[in-house]
Amino acid sequence: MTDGNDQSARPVAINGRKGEAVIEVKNLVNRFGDQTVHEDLDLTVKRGEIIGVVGGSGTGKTVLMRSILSLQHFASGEISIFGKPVTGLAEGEELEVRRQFGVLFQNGALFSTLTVAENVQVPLREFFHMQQDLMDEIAAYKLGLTGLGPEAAPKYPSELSGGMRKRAALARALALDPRLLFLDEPTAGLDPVGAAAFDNLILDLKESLGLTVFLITHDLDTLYAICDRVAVLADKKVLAAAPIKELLEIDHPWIQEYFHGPRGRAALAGADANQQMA
Ligand SMILES: Nc1ncnc2c1ncn2[C@@H]1O[C@H](COP(=O)(O)OP(=O)(O)OP(=O)(O)O)[C@@H](O)[C@H]1O
Repeated sequence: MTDGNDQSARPVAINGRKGEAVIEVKNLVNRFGDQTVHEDLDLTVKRGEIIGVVGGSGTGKTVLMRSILSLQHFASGEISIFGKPVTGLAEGEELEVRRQFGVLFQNGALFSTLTVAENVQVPLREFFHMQQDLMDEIAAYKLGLTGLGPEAAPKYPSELSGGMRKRAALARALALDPRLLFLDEPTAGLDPVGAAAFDNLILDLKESLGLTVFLITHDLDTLYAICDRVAVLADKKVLAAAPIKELLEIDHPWIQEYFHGPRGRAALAGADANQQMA
């Protein structure tokens, strides 16, 4: 496996040393009946990075994320977050680990019968007993972080645009001040302008809050715009996890087709043009 960056010389980030492993997956095996999705899959996610996770449809990106989040039983292997195994923890320890990550599920997954503010408060209610006015203040602050104003708070998800719903879901993912953010196809369904704005928001939040981000995406523009490294799932494994420019050199049919096909070339040209303008 290619692991293309030595971050040891980089500055120390909030909450620890940049480059230190935050997620470690070793020899992961996932099976559904006689279908093997992952076979001895390894992946390390380093503190302070945005790692993009790509792969063809059905290669197991979401199953990998769900395994890391302990939302899914895996057949064998080891997964640790912040140095703690995700399985076999005592209840208190498990809650402590869970408090440190936020998740934006595919399609946002907001509760349709709750207002936006109530959605953001769901994780707060789960972990704390707080006065309602304090929860309202926190919800307003988190919504503000994602670019939503106070007028969004009392609305129901059905009253928001797709882009606003994503922002509200992101605000909920940030509710507990996580150190680690999981995003499953955050820009899916957004128009290109909305998708680029969402990419910038993720990058800004990562930098201002010192987040580590695990990002599943099919969006090549997102990979070029914000990812420090990209992990490619193919052949039931992480074939490579490296900065995108290094991946371009790898001689594997899926990588070649994905990055060097028409969309891949267009995304690269767009990224180069953005760099020249910057
Ligand atoms: N609960 C389940 N029961 C049976 N099979 C499952 C289950 N969850 C996932 N799978 C199978 O595991 C494989 C990987 O699914 P997964 O959703 O992780 O793919 P993905 O890479 O995220 O795909 P996409 O890019 O299309 O979202 C698929 O073949 C899927 O059908």
